Amino acid sequence: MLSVEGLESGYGRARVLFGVSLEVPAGRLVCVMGRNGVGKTTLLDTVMGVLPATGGRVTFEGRDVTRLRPDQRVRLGMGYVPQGHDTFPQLSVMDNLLVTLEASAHGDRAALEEALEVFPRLKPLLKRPAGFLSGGQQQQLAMARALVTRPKLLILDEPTEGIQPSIILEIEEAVERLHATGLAILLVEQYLDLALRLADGFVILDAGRVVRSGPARELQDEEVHRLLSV
Ligand SMILES: Nc1ncnc2c1ncn2[C@@H]1O[C@H](COP(=O)(O)OP(=O)(O)OP(=O)(O)O)[C@@H](O)[C@H]1O
Repeated sequence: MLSVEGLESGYGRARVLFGVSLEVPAGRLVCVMGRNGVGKTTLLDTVMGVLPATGGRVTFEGRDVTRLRPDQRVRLGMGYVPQGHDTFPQLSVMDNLLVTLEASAHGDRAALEEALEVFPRLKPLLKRPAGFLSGGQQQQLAMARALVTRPKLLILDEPTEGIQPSIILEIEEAVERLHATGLAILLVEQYLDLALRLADGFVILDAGRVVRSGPARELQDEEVHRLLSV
């Protein structure tokens, strides 16, 4: 479904990604792991076109999307939830969802209800400005916004980072349920135990390169622990 080949990008003259390749097959959850600063967020931003690729290719459902804008990729079915809960703080929860619906390719209001079914905790909060939500609720809203576009692939950057434990579990369960419905997911996750519970496959980055990839069961290997330990 998503194919990344030899991807290169960075910030100005600073190169961060050096030829990253990975595949997310339809319906699979692939976890991108690696220590702080190895390029995980840069990879997701480049896959979505938030950052331009300076080399390599991103293919989604057989179509080369490397030069498309992020909104064009969203319309093709790539949903992105960047790090740090991307919401409009002054807008109500409902308006946050409506803005996304208006920008979506389908415009079907039923998608709002579907997204709220995944995150029922948001239902009593629809009138509240997003800026007044807790970190965990904002993360749920950010994910609900991505779901409103009815993505075929969901790209999540550390959805549990800095979030209180009770909500981490809800977010984990939501990811699990979405995966069970057949949604393909590309997930950046620091915690090995969470990756072990959720992933079908994994990719480990180090200094902007893929240093190991494989099926989730190999996450138990000693080498994987070594690559992830600080
Ligand atoms: N906006 C930016 N301008 C310049 N350099 C940046 C920018 N964002 C990130 N970098 C640098 O790019 C490298 C990769 O950062 P990136 O955020 O992709 O790593 P990461 O693996 O996602 O780390 P973390 O887990 O800490 O989020 C780091 O050296 C970082 O300092």
